[in-house]
Amino acid sequence: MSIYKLANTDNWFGRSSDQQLYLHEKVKLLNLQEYEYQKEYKTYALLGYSSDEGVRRNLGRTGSALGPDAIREQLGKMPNHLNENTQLIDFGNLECKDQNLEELQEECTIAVSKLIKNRATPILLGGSHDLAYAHYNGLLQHIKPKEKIGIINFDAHFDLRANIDGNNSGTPFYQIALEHEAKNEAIKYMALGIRKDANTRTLFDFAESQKVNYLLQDHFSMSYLEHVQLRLIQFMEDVDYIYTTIDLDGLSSAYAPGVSAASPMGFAPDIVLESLKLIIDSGKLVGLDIVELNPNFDIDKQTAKLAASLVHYVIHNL
Ligand SMILES: N=CN[C@@H](CCC(=O)O)C(=O)O
Ligand SMILES: [Mn+2]
Ligand SMILES: [Mn+2]
Repeated sequence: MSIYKLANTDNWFGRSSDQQLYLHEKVKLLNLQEYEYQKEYKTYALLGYSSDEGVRRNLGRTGSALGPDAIREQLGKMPNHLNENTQLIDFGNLECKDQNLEELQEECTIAVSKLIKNRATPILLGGSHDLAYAHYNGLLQHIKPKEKIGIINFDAHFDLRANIDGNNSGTPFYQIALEHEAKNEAIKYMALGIRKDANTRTLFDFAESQKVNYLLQDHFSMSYLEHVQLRLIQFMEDVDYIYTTIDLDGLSSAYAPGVSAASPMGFAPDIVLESLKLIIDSGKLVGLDIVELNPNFDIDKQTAKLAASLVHYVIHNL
C-alpha cells in the first residue's frame, strides 16, 4: 500500500484579493476517492508523487519527496488567468510506504486512470522519475487498441536502465519499452536534451534498438529551433496522444540547481517553452508531469519557481 495524503491548505498561500487574482484563491482541494466528473468545467488535476525512493535505489541524492509541495507553494502565489469554466484541483499526494515503490506506482496508475475516466487532465508533480512508468500506464488504460500514445521526455537521461534490481528513477522507459515489445508493439519515445556525458554506450545502443527519437543536449537549443520543431512535429504526427514528462535535471543547473542529479551542461527553459507550445498546439496532450525537484539543493527556490512556471504555462495554454 502507498499512503494517500489529502491536499493541504498549508501549501496554498500568497497575496489576497477578492477576485481570485491568485491561484491559491482559485485552487480547489478535493479527495480523489470522492471525485466525479463535473461537466461544467475543464479540469486540471494536480497530484503529487511524493517519493524519492526511486532516486535512493538509483544511488542518487534523496529529497525529491518534498518536490510536490514546493511546487504548490510557488504556483499558489502566481496570478490566476483561468476562466470561470476552468478548474484547478489539488488532489494531494501519494507517498511511498515501506520503500515499496512498485506498489506506489500501481496506486499512482489507478489514480491517473481515475482522473482520465473523469475527464480531468493529470498534472503530476514529482518526485522521482519512476513516476513516469505509473503515469504512462494510467494513460494507456484509456487508449484503444489501434491508437498510439507518444512519450516526450525532456531530460538529460534516457532512463532506459534495466530494472533487474527493481524499479527506480532510471528505469521507467525501459519498462515501458519491454512491455510494448511483449505485445509486438514499438515504444513511441522521444527524448529531448540527452547528454552524452550522462548516458552510457549501452544506453545509447538500447535507445537505437528501440528506435528512440532523441535530440542531444547540444542540439536542443534556440539556435536549432527549426530543427527541434521539425523533429517534434514529425514525432507527433505519428501518434494519437502525447504524454509529456519534464525531468528538471535536463535543464542547466544555472536554471535548475534543485534537482536529484545536477546538470551544469543542461538546456535552457526557452527551448522547453517553445517545445511545449508545439505540443499543446497539437491538441494531443493528455498528461503532463514535472519530476526530480529536490528542494534540499534549491537556491532561492528558483527550481521550484521554474517548475511552477511550467505548470502555469501549460494550464493557461492547453
Ligand atoms: N532519473 C534519473 N536517472 C539518471 C540519474 C543520473 C545520476 O544519478 O547522475 C540515470 O539513471 O541515469
Ligand atoms: Mn534526468
Ligand atoms: Mn529522468
